[in-house]
Amino acid sequence: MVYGPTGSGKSHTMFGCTNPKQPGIVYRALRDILEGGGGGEGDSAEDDAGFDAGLFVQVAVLEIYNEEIYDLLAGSGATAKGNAPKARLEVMGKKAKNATYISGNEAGKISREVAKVEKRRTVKSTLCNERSSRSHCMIILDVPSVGGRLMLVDMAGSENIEAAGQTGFEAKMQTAKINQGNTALKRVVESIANGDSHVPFRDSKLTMLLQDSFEDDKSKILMILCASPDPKELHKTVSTLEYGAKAKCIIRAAHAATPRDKMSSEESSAMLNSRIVAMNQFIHKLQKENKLREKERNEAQNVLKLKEEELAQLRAKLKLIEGQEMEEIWSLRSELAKMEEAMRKQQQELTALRHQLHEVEREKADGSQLVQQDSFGGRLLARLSEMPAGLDQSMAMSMSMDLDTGDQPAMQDVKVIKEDPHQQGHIRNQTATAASACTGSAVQEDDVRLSGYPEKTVLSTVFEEGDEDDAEKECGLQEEVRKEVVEENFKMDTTQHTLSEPDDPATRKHRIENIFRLCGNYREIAKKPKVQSPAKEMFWNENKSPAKQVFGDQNKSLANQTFGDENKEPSAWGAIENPMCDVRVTDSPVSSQLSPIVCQVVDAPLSDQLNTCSAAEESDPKKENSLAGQKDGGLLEVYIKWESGSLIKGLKVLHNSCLSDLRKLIEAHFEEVGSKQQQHQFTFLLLGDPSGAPVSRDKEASVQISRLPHWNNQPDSYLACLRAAKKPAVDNMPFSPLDSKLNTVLKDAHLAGAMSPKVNQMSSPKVNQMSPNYIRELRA
Ligand SMILES: Nc1ncnc2c1ncn2[C@@H]1O[C@H](COP(=O)(O)OP(=O)(O)OP(=O)(O)O)[C@@H](O)[C@H]1O
Repeated sequence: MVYGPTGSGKSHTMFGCTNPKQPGIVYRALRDILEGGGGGEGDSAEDDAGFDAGLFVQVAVLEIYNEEIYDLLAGSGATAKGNAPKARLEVMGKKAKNATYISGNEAGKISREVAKVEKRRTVKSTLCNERSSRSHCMIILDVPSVGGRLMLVDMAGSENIEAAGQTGFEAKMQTAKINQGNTALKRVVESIANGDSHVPFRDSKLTMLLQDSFEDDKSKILMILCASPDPKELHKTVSTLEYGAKAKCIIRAAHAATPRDKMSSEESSAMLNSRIVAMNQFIHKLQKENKLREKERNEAQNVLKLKEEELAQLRAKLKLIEGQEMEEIWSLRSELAKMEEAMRKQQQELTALRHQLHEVEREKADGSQLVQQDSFGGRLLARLSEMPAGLDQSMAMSMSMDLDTGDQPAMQDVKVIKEDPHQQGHIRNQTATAASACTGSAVQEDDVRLSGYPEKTVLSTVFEEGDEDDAEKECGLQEEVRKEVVEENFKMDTTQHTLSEPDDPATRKHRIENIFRLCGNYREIAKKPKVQSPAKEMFWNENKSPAKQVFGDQNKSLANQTFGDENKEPSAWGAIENPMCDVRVTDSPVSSQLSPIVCQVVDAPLSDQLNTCSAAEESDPKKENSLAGQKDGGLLEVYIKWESGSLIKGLKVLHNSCLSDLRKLIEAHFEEVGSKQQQHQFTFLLLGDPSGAPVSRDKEASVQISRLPHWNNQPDSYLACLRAAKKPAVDNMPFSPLDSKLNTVLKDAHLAGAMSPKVNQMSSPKVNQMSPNYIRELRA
């Protein structure tokens, strides 16, 4: 407590001046308590050191004015009005009842609040002091955490009423009350110092509130005496020092009861209440912090929620992408399954094609075997007899002749057709066109003529194999053909006696035309009177007549020509045009699919031989006679033919003749024939067929005629086969390589048919497969 006369600087010492660098004892005490000392100037230190140390203070500001206690904090809040009345408090025991506290651990904040309420003290300008305090001010600082209390008291200055210039009842009463408090404090001090039994604490409100401080031996009382330096105030200074000296004489009891021991239940309750308030404020602070953290948590939750939504969107996108990928995968799988299905079908088709190819190869192999068995050619010929009917029904006779009659009578397969000039002309045109398309030759229709009717007519037929599906139909056709042949046999038998006799040219021509119609080919017979032998005798007895041998080779070579074989010879058709060939068979209407049928009539000596052979076949005694008649004074008969099968001429040479001699005769023959054959340069084949080795020109003189193969196993008859030296360009190949292969089969078949007497064995069902449809499939 600060004691002194008025204007001596008590308030200045307690609260300082307006300069923040000179704080009073109150603010310094707050800072020292809450900030741990330091004692620095100013109140700028607002750190939380006190709070961190767990200290906080509760501050109450009371004013004792006119012996009344007023609460300066009451009504001083933010909501309080500026001129709110001060709350007057009652004294209960040694404490002001229901005093307001401000608590906190921030010294600056509390100091500002205290400074604000300090302005609410009642002051008055006096003559001694411009701002003279008219009340006592008590600042109570409670520190609950340590159970300590600091009471700072700024006492109003005792003053002389006259010196202070106080006038009026109220002023005099204020001065009286101030002096009463000071006097009561002075008496309490003197009483305590004197050791009086009675201390007049209750003489004033100030001593009532300071009773604990005087009575508690653990408490300390510090009295600050303020004096004015003015010499005029010396007596006041002396009086103040005397008062201080009196107070200094106060001696406390050795073991006075401690304030805590003497604390009544009321005081304990007040202490606890203050602590509860402090704890509540602390809890409030924590709640605020919790709210702040809860707010931060809510914000974090909102952010988390946004993140979760983004995550959900990303997952949805991921699912969508996965779904699209699955759809794409399924689509790809579906396409893959389709492709596999297509591949499987293609493999099946490939397997079927391979099977068909295998069948074709197997049939080809079978055909080769049949050829080896000398039966395939016969079946091919039988098939040939059926093909034209299925290909061109407009023809009056749509069948070809079966050359493989074997042991059947010669006239059995010949069908005579009634003359139909119109139809014949039609056939002629068709066959001429077909022949031109097939062979590509420039043979004119006028060239197809019968230059002379030979004694033997050679007919060769080539056909292709057909489908098995047409077997029944073709069998039916065979039945029909066979029936027609029987009818024809009957007709021919009725006139057979005339065949043995020379017929007139018209009759021979008529018969030959019938034969050619049977072959399903167009044949135009030149109007030559030399028709000496019936067609029947020319075409049948293949096994025994030389014409059959000629046909065998001829068919082979013609097949080569027709199907574009490289070995075909330019002279094949040229030989037909040879004047010595009596009959020229251009082609069949189905020549585009079948090999042409060539009938060639050799000149007289050969025809005679053929006739003789045919007759000998029918009767062995006749054969012997005819063979005997063939021999002419040691001469050898040499039959000249092209490698292609075209028979050229039959010649007679000496026994010791060689091939060079024969060449001269042949060349002479060519010269005789005309300019067209001048170009024929040839080479002898030693074996008489294409398989034979060619004989070089310089060795022809050393090769005897006798080294040539026999003609039809007759001792004095030989066969000279010629190979053309010059070959034309292959520009008329009508078919594909497959057809060429087929052609090879057919060629082999004809070879077999020509070289074996068993060629007329036509019983094999394979022959019926050579239908046009089967040929088209092979082409495809
Ligand atoms: N130490 C000091 N330094 C500077 N000025 C001072 C000092 N002490 C007092 N004063 C000045 O003196 C005048 C009176 O001081 P103060 O009000 O503190 O006196 P007081 O003792 O409180 O008076 P009263 O009892 O009438 O209230 C003030 O204007 C104050 O600024």
